[in-house]
Amino acid sequence: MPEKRPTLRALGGRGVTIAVPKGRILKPLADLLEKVGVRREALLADDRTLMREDREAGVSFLLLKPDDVPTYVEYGAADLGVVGRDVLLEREYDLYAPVDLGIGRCRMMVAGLPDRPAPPRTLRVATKFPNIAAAHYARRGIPVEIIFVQGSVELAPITGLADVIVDLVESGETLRQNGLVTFETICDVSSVVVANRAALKLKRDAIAPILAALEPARAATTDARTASPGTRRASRSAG
Ligand SMILES: Nc1ncnc2c1ncn2[C@@H]1O[C@H](COP(=O)(O)OP(=O)(O)OP(=O)(O)O)[C@@H](O)[C@H]1O
Ligand SMILES: O=P(O)(O)OC[C@H]1O[C@H](OP(=O)(O)OP(=O)(O)O)[C@H](O)[C@@H]1O
Repeated sequence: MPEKRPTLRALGGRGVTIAVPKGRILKPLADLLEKVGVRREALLADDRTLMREDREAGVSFLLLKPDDVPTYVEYGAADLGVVGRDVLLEREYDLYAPVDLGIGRCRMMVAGLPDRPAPPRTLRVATKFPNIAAAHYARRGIPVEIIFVQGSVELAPITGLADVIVDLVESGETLRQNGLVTFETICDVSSVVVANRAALKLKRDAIAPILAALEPARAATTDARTASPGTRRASRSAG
């Protein structure tokens, strides 16, 4: 007999707007939300609509650039959001972050060319995360020049733009294929649910059951990952 899962509507999740990132997190998020009764197609529709909904579940989704998710939630344009910890660490937001979803797992790391001697000047660090990188080197008491880049960060040490990079590493494959190695881990990253503080109070009856439903779904996802040999291999090669 097929497993019967409670829908968010049955749990009380009505009229809740959730800001979600439209990149690599969307599919794992759809897998996770399916466990709490949200139709996958509601999130993964093959079209260019940016606002989608699952009427039965009583939730609508705003598809956003990852960096914009906390902004929509902080200002109340969305009640909840899903965002990587990297985004929350890079800028300050007034948000409540009650649930770690355990998806989008990767690490913020320092990487560069192997066996490169220390430069005879201030260390240059290229990154999409200038605040995280600056805070890391400030904690270590190392003066650095931060060079902001938007992507393809791995090119910076190869071309001489910078000595090292601070970037996200998941499998380590991008580093490996570009001849770079990791030097240190700054922090672990995963995607969390963030909530608008006012909505949490005013829409408590609708939001609390969603957060409660996501907790066990998250735990199931984490267990599945732990059981996967592929996942273990991937994380070892990142070091
Ligand atoms: N290689 C990765 N493996 C796992 N998670 C990652 C990886 N890179 C990024 N993430 C996580 O996924 C989130 C979204 O990343 P994604 O690559 O979809 O967007 P982006 O490249 O940051 O933004 P943009 O849409 O502007 O390209 C990041 O904020 C981070 O938490
Ligand atoms: O360890 P891996 O599994 O190889 O993943 C790491 C890569 O993923 C991210 O880049 P993304 O794919 O988002 O491209 P970007 O250069 O546009 O940021 C990150 O910036 C690394 O380049």
